[in-house]
Amino acid sequence: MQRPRMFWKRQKLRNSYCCLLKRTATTGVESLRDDGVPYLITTPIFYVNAAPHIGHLYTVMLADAACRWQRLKGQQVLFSVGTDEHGLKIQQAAESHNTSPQLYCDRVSAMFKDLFEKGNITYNEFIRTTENRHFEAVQTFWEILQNRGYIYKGQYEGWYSISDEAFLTDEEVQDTTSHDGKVQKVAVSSGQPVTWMKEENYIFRLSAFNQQLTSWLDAKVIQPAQFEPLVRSWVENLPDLSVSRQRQRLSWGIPVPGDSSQTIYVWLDALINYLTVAGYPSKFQHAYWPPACQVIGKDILRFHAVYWPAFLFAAGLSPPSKILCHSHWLVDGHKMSKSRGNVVDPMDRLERYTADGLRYFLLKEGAYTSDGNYSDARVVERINSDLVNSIGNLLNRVTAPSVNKQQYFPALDDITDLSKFLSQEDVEKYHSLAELADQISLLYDDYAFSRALDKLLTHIYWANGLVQAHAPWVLAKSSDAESQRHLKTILHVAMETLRICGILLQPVIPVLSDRMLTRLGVSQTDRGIADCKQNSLPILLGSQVLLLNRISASK
Ligand SMILES: Nc1ncnc2c1ncn2[C@@H]1O[C@H](COP(=O)(O)OP(=O)(O)OP(=O)(O)O)[C@@H](O)[C@H]1O
Repeated sequence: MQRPRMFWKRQKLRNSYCCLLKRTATTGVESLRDDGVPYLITTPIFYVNAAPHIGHLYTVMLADAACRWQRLKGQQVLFSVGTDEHGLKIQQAAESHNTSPQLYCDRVSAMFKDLFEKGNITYNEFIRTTENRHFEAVQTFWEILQNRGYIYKGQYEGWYSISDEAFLTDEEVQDTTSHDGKVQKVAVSSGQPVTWMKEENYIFRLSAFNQQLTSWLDAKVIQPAQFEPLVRSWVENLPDLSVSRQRQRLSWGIPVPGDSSQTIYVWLDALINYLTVAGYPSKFQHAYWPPACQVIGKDILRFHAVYWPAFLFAAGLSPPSKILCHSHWLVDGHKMSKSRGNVVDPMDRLERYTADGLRYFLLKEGAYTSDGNYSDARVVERINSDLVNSIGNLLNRVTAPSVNKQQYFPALDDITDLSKFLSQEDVEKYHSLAELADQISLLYDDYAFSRALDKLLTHIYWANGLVQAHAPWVLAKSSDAESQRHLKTILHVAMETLRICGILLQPVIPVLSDRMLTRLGVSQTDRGIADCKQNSLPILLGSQVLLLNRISASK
């Protein structure tokens, strides 16, 4: 199989970073893994302060499509998801529900897990930060940071947003006036209230990592690149970071090893989940490190693109190869969020639209490079126009027993002369199918799912137009040899388009692609990227199938 060009580009990037690590090896950074070894792809672990919403499902579906794509290329992938369960917000949420934090976490974590099952997410690891294996990882990691001299005890003073679990500088807070005229300080980015915090706790020497973080950013690890300048602005001004709380204020968390009066900062605790899933520390599978891609929303960019790599540098571990940062789904102009409560229920939408239908919409119209408003009307429109009317309709037309009487997929060998029945333009379009896999590979490797889907749909529209123009249902009624050859030609060209697009659509609409390929008679073993070359053998069709019901807008 010819490897797509982007694959090589990626390896080049990893290699250049490898050299970079050797230069900074004074802190004992472990070397990067060899080429061709397994990938670790992660999503954030989600905070269990309330039930999941469409935003969470979007992150996970985006990462799932990336994992499915890598697996389709033959890459071994470890895909991790999970829930973040410590912190003051959880402590408070449990209190308000009159339950214990653990029972509260069990209940909400199960909601996320159910969602991922129903969403057909192919994760390998579902990590919970209340698990013993994670407790061990966090305590070991802390001890390493401390032994290497990156943690010291000191007086922390500054603004803190409990809702965001984040420390903020003076520039990152502002005054707002509430309805009753009270002036309150809030975080500029989230609008959440902040309080002035002053206490003795443990502090991480974040300021020591300016150089290493800058070099890491030079390797173009932040995608899309539009977010890189923001990260650089944070890196330019790096104060040390408080990484513990007094236990009397925050008891729901992992204690600092050797000091039971302090609890480890929830973000340090949470970020270490990515190591826990790779077996750290006792069963650490080094082959999976560093993560090939960490998918996040832009709200948590600072934690993943500044704190996280700095923690890893301090521990002598490699930082992630890529941070894939997407934008937000909005509702009436505001970020959909648990705290705000302006959420769209993903379970209900999976029920209405199916996992493939919803995933198709989210990746096609996705809030990837810019924020996007979620709209049910748009979901219905997209599914009906692209999946039902275009793909489903084309499949029905070329496999209908009244048109395709022998129920088979004619091969190119059966057809004497394409140009006898097709225009020059159509012949060229047909031959361009041979390059489609390479073109889609480049886009999928770059996580540009929306552009890839646009491209695939262009071929489907073209094939539908061809079928419409050549009316195979009329040709099927004639028994003369010329009409039959003409019919075969049209059926072959349309089915080839469906077959190749079906193979390439597997990462995005796995269930519908399977239905489509099965109906076309394509066996499970013939659905790899290498099979996107032209089909030269006739195939018997599978049994009849309805790809997807039309969705009613009134639902
Ligand atoms: N509106 C959104 N659009 C896209 N992704 C989102 C959205 N909201 C949350 N996410 C995903 O969830 C991650 C944040 O998880 P979190 O549990 O903090 O959700 P949240 O709804 O922002 O919660 P909270 O309101 O309590 O801060 C984001 O980084 C992103 O991956």
